[in-house]
Amino acid sequence: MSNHIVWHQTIISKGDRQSIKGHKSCVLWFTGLSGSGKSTLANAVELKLFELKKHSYILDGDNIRYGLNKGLTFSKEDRFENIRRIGEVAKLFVDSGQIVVTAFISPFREEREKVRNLFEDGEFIEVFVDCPLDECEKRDPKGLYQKARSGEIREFTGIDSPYEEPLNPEITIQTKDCTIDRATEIIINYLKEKQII
Ligand SMILES: Nc1ncnc2c1ncn2[C@@H]1O[C@H](COP(=O)(O)OS(=O)(=O)O)[C@@H](OP(=O)(O)O)[C@H]1O
Ligand SMILES: Nc1ncnc2c1ncn2[C@@H]1O[C@H](COP(=O)(O)OP(=O)(O)O)[C@@H](O)[C@H]1O
Repeated sequence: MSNHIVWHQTIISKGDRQSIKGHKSCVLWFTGLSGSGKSTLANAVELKLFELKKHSYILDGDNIRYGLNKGLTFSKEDRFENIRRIGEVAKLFVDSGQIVVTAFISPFREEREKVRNLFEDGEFIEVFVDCPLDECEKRDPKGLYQKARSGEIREFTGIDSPYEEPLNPEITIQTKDCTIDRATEIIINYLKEKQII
């Protein structure tokens, strides 16, 4: 790390940016197994926020790995780096005054905590998309579990790579029992209760 880098304070602050948008900014950090419903719920929540005229943006695992994080594998080290970069990007979005919705497996507790620590109190909202492995495997929306079971994909989360459940998430949604509409309502209500929107 160079010693010759000095943080430049911008004239316009996060609070200024939030005030012209008419709401606060935060990150809704969805975490859960592949197929648990992260992308589905992230999109449903963003659609609702859009209808309410709130400024939001989705960062989704598959999409980010096409560009910014192209080349990162699913080894533990690369997953750490993946989440570290996303955390920094999410922080920029929050600084820009937006509600950022992220959909990454983010399987390691410690890495999620490091991301949480980048934010001010209340800005990082961990949403545990809780779904039993057998149900995710039954859904298998991309056919990846089948490939993992046959050995075509290695280090697949839940099969031969760990998933550490959140211990104290702000919100838990059990997608085996909770409809997409109800889950969206729970998350939007949380943002209202916390006076973010
Ligand atoms: N080995 C392995 N393990 C888990 N997932 C895999 C793997 N290989 C490819 N995929 C696809 O990549 C998506 C997960 O990427 P993430 O960036 O969210 O993963 S992580 O947070 O770095 O663990 C994940 O997307 P979701 O199904 O939306 O979770 C998969 O489509
Ligand atoms: N209550 C629910 N919430 C979210 N997804 C659900 C629910 N019930 C069934 N599903 C289905 O489960 C699958 C979840 O896939 P996806 O959203 O891509 O998960 P992830 O992003 O976690 O991999 C989708 O096909 C979705 O329609």
